[in-house]
Amino acid sequence: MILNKVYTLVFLRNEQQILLGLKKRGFGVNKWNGFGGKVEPKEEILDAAVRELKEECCMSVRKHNLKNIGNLQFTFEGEALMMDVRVFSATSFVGDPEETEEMLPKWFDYDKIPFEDMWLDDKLWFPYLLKDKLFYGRFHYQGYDKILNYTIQELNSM
Ligand SMILES: Cc1cc(-c2ccco2)c2oc(N)nc2c1
Repeated sequence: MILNKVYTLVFLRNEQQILLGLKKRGFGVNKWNGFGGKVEPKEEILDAAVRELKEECCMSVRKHNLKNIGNLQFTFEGEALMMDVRVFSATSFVGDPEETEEMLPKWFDYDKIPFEDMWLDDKLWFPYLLKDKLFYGRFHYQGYDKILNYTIQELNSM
């Protein structure tokens, strides 16, 4: 029995850089990632994406400026959980990123993305994000540091 749980992941971008956050506690601690988290019951996914971004780095984005660019589904050997991560990017946003209890935000040049301090799957699908291609990926982890198998494909529409 697979327990499907929906998460959001937001990447803010400009021509030169992408905003990542270093997770300071909890799931994925000490890894750089986009901003996001759980979608609350009865919460719309886009509203959750906007909320989590604000909570985690004090940046504001309007729902209609969030583009759903990908879907990543994570399963874990021996566990019933499936993390259904909806990936968004935005190039229009307001504010300056601020450190919170959850995240330390930092702008990275596209050729200096710290993959060695990110989830192992990121280097597999970031090329799609960086080329503005839509993607769907499934990754089966053993623990948090080993990918047993995966599939990834470019999509023509989400
Ligand atoms: C297993 C896993 C989970 C997440 C995640 C949790 C909440 C939002 O994303 C990831 O994010 C990335 N980039 N790789 C990830 C792997």
